[in-house]
Amino acid sequence: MMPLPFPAVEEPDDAARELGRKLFAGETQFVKGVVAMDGLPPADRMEVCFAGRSNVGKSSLINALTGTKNLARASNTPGRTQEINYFTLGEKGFLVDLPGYGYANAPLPVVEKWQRLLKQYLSGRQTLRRAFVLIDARHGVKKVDEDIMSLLDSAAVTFQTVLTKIDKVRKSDLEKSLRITREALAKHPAAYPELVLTSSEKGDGIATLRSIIAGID
Ligand SMILES: Nc1nc2c(ncn2[C@@H]2O[C@H](COP(=O)(O)OP(=O)(O)OP(=O)(O)O)[C@@H](O)[C@H]2O)c(=O)[nH]1
Ligand SMILES: [Mg+2]
Repeated sequence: MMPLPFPAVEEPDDAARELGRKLFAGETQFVKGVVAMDGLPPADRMEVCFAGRSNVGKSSLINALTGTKNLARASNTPGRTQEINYFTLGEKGFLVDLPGYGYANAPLPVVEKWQRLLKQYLSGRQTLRRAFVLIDARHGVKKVDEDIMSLLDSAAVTFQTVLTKIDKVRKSDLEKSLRITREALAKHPAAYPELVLTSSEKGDGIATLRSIIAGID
């Protein structure tokens, strides 16, 4: 049989897990909220970012990774994060929480402004080593996700897909989302060939994601 395209990433071995644990055990601090490209912090270290539709769980994932409750502000209202929020990742780099795309509960001109910034950031940040594109495990990849993926293809930014909220999905629905997602990813050359399945609520996939980030130079 052909190997499954875009399999779920394997569990890290003990050494890789320990590297991830150590990296995220260091203090993480909020650096700044950025509203325009000229406000980005100096590009003097690597960074990874978290992109995805509004409400998919970007900010919650950053909190789960860093073992904090409110470092990144999460909420049930789509459009909660409206700036590009920078957090330190120990001495290594930055974690970047992005505003969502798609529907947002905010005035249209405001949404358009932050969407422009989001696109400029994703295609123009020299030190961005990997974009994690978050996909709700209940739905799989949608058209707006594909648009962002195409932008990342054009910018040659490697992106890795992270399914979120797996605690909320039935097994049959998860299978369906995975199928939709894998079919979509096959069209995108910048897609990293492994997926990560997560629940910020229950902790699934969090140690794995930490070790993945620790392994990015
Ligand atoms: N059950 C469950 N709920 C989650 C999970 N991750 C996030 N949520 C919930 O989903 C909602 C949105 O989470 P956020 O982290 O604010 O989402 P976001 O992608 O940052 O949203 P925006 O900033 O608006 O783009 C919140 O009510 C979270 O509690 C998860 O793994 N499981
Ligand atoms: Mg957010």
